[in-house]
Amino acid sequence: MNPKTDLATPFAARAVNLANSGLVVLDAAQEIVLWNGWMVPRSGYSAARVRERSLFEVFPELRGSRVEAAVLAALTEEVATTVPASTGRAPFPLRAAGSFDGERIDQAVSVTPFLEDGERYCLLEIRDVSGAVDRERRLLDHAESLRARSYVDGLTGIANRRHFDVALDRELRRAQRNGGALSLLLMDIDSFKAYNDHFGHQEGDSCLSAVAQALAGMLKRAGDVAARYGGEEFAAILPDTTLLQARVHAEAIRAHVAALAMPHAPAAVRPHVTLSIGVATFDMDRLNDAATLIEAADKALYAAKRGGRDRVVVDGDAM
Ligand SMILES: Nc1nc2c(ncn2[C@@H]2O[C@H](COP(=O)(O)OP(=O)(O)OP(=O)(O)O)[C@@H](O)[C@H]2O)c(=O)[nH]1
Repeated sequence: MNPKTDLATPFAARAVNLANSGLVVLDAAQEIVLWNGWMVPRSGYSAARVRERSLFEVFPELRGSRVEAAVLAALTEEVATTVPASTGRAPFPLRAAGSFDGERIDQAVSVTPFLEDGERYCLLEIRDVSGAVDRERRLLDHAESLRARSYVDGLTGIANRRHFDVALDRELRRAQRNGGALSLLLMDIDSFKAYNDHFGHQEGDSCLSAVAQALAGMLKRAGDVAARYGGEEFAAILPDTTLLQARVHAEAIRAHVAALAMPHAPAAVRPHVTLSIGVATFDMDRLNDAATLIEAADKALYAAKRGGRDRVVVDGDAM
């Protein structure tokens, strides 16, 4: 048998041409001695057109690629290699059968050396893995969107409690490292039970969204985080903000929400929707972890409620 001219039998040739993957055999000079039927409609080259031409002359773009490295390893050192489908460009310019301007199909390429009559050859098998790569991309996209959604509050669209916990932990560690100022605001809509009772739960939800948007709009620095902390309770993490600055900012947020003049229930302290706000600041000796910082802000918030609502109380004032 002369492998450079034909397959041993028409039966074997038929099977090779029916294979559902690309089969290409190169001789020691990297010339194509076999090019099966699968390759023809996907490359646009018939077997006659490529036979006895160098693979790298037919596809110059393979020069310097992982496929070229695999072919050299096979023909010089008899090393077999599989080049998996990577996220980069597919190595061979192959497209779905019959479409010459469509997208390249994703490919996994195996290169296997073998000896025949004392001469070296290598077999390239090219599999279309577009389906698997597509599925993997879709799964990754889906996982990414789930991950993003799991940090967002479904009702208001701002950060949720989980996001808050992660962000506070990160900022606390940063403040501990740099000795930086870090302030925490806990905010609660006043008499919100009365709001729900008067306007209904759905209007209550709209009110929560409006307050969340107003709060988010007041936090302009890149590191600031506005979060929905609980039912009608919100939190703001303000890195690099001293207690004094945080008090000023909390007062601005309180005034901004009051100025929205959203009508409140008759039973509320004001005719419009208001916030009570508690403020605490990281302190290396006393408020140096999440639990104690939150507790201090919560105590200040409680003092704001007791003091008549629609006000800001700062940790320390509350003592
Ligand atoms: N519409 C709506 N209401 C909620 C949600 N989460 C919590 N609430 C309501 O918020 C109200 C909170 O009421 P309370 O904790 O008694 O406090 P309050 O009426 O706001 O009074 P103060 O906080 O003391 O000013 C409850 O009636 C909850 O049902 C929500 O997601 N949507």
